[in-house]
Amino acid sequence: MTPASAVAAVPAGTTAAAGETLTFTDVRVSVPTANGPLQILGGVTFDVPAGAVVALAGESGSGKSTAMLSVLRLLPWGAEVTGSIRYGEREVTALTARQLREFRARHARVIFQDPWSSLHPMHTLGQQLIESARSADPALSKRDARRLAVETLARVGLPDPDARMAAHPHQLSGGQLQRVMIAMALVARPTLLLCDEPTTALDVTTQAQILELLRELNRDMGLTVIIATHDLEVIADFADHLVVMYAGRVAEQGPVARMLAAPRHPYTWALLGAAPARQRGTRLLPIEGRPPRLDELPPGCAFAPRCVFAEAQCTETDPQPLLVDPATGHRTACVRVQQQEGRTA
Ligand SMILES: Nc1ncnc2c1ncn2[C@@H]1O[C@H](COP(=O)(O)OP(=O)(O)OP(=O)(O)O)[C@@H](O)[C@H]1O
Repeated sequence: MTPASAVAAVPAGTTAAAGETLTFTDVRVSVPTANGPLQILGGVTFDVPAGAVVALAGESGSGKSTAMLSVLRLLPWGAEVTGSIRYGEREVTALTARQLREFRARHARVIFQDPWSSLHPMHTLGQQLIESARSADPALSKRDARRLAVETLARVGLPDPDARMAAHPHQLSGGQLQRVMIAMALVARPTLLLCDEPTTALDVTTQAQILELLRELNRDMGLTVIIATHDLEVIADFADHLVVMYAGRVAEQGPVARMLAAPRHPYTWALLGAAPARQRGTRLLPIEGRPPRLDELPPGCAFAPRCVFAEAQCTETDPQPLLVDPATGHRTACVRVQQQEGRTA
């Protein structure tokens, strides 16, 4: 498969992006365990077009965080990565320690689910924002970094930003802290923002506000956003592209509108369920059975044991992603779809 052809047009309304395309090609991640290396990502290929919002969805343990955090090489101790992760001209897997530090500080920033664990409780927000800005641009004076921090707090919608610079994290609500986390990322003027379930810890109203903010930043600044999520609303209303993961692989990927209207993979059907009738705040549907243990993957398609359509050949062949719609880059890894299409590549 040619990853470049998976790039679909960035929808109208998205301003020219300052960033670059992020391309995963056959990315595999293994971690050491007492029983030897365990593959937790099994050959992941997808593109994140510059300026797009891409949602990674799947049940717990499907590899969303691993795929996303592999961009920053924030992986479990001893993890081995093969394949390629390119951000524009940069091969992320080959960066030296110094280049990686610079990449993390200036270009690609991450926001986690729990803002409390990402902020230092004893330091003021101002101290932490200034430090974040200067880690990205050491030439920035303290005074300029402070101005940038205040402007950025205002941009993310924190009331009274000047006074908030002296506040400590415990003085803010969860939603306000998540805004601060976004500001911590933005003061570095990154082009890529990685969000690991950024709204899961928040109430529904605050979730919507944070998503709206992220979408605005995406539109106004051309910020490329990858978001790992269990939330159907995030996928339907927020993302441009959807990558559905199962057992450390990509089951299906394509533009959100097409994926919601015409999913081809039975796992996507099951996950999205009655997508047109979805309600605000709904999460992806639970599916009968459980994902397989990664050290006991079944032969053939990993989803076959839970798939209501599985046939004998599904347990014999490990399906590779097939381009089912060249116009949109929609790809599906399913033996039955290969049969319906009359081709495997
Ligand atoms: N150090 C490790 N040793 C063994 N297994 C690991 C290790 N790190 C991650 N895993 C396994 O890798 C799989 C993928 O985990 P990952 O966190 O990427 O999934 P996820 O889709 O983001 O899940 P969640 O939605 O729960 O965050 C999980 O089954 C996890 O148990």
